[in-house]
Amino acid sequence: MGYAQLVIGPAGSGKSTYCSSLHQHCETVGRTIHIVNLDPAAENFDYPVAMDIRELISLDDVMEELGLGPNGGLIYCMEHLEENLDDWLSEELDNYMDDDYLVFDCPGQIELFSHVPMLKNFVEHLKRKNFNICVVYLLDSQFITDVTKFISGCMASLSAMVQLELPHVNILSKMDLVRNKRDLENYLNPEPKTLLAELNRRMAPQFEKLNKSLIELVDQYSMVSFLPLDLRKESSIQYILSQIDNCIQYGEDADVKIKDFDPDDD
Ligand SMILES: Nc1nc2c(ncn2[C@@H]2O[C@H](COP(=O)(O)OP(=O)(O)OP(=O)(O)O)[C@@H](O)[C@H]2O)c(=O)[nH]1
Ligand SMILES: [Mg+2]
Repeated sequence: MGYAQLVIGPAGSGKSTYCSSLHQHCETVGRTIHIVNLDPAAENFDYPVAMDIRELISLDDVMEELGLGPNGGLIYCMEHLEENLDDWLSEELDNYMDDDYLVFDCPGQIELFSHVPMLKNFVEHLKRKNFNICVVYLLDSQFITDVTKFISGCMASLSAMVQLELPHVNILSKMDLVRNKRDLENYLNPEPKTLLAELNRRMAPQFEKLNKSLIELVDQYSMVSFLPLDLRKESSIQYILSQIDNCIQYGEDADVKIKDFDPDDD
């Protein structure tokens, strides 16, 4: 059994920075995790790259040879990955053993989890390889300065949840940039009524019915709940990691193993 985090979220929401901070944190506490780069356009890394999609396909080559733009090129790369799940990915995964913990740093194009089936097939492959997977969805804290942005961020997260059908943790990243701490509580665990009132206040009256349906939808999936991530605080990273570990039952097997050796047994 392996463990995996699939780190997704809108462009620039802090996914790669989160991965590198997580790596640092784990090093500090003497725990091993492996970060995998799934972004064919990424160039600089603050973490040791354990596996790299760029070894399979290069975005530059795709754009040049197929005359695609950066986003079309990315979709092409991800489809190529999908076609190579059984060879390239399987071979790479063979380097890891039971109990290994992988963190997948994904590209920021939300198409990848909103309507392209690629990530879904990727996840199915990992499941067949016996991985327990948690989706970690990052939303930039700057989204809470504007309720319309916040709702659209929630909808993107919701669409990933519905598509991927995995344990799912929402994170509000870049907490160091939040000035108005008073607003914060309203967004980490918001009251649907408060969100709706805010949304109605921001938008023209003809949208009231739509706003109500949107908030009801988000509320029914109990989606709007975010964990704050403040990279300046070790305790913040530690807390988030413990929540994710919980979702994928990491560490629980270890407890069982210890119990197996209970001296009272014989
Ligand atoms: N202040 C602050 N800035 C951050 C934080 N995390 C990331 N950033 C900045 O936000 C920008 C984007 O960060 P990345 O980690 O590259 O974001 P990403 O989600 O990996 O971006 P893409 O892979 O391009 O979608 C960079 O300039 C980071 O330095 C944070 O916790 N606080
Ligand atoms: Mg990135």
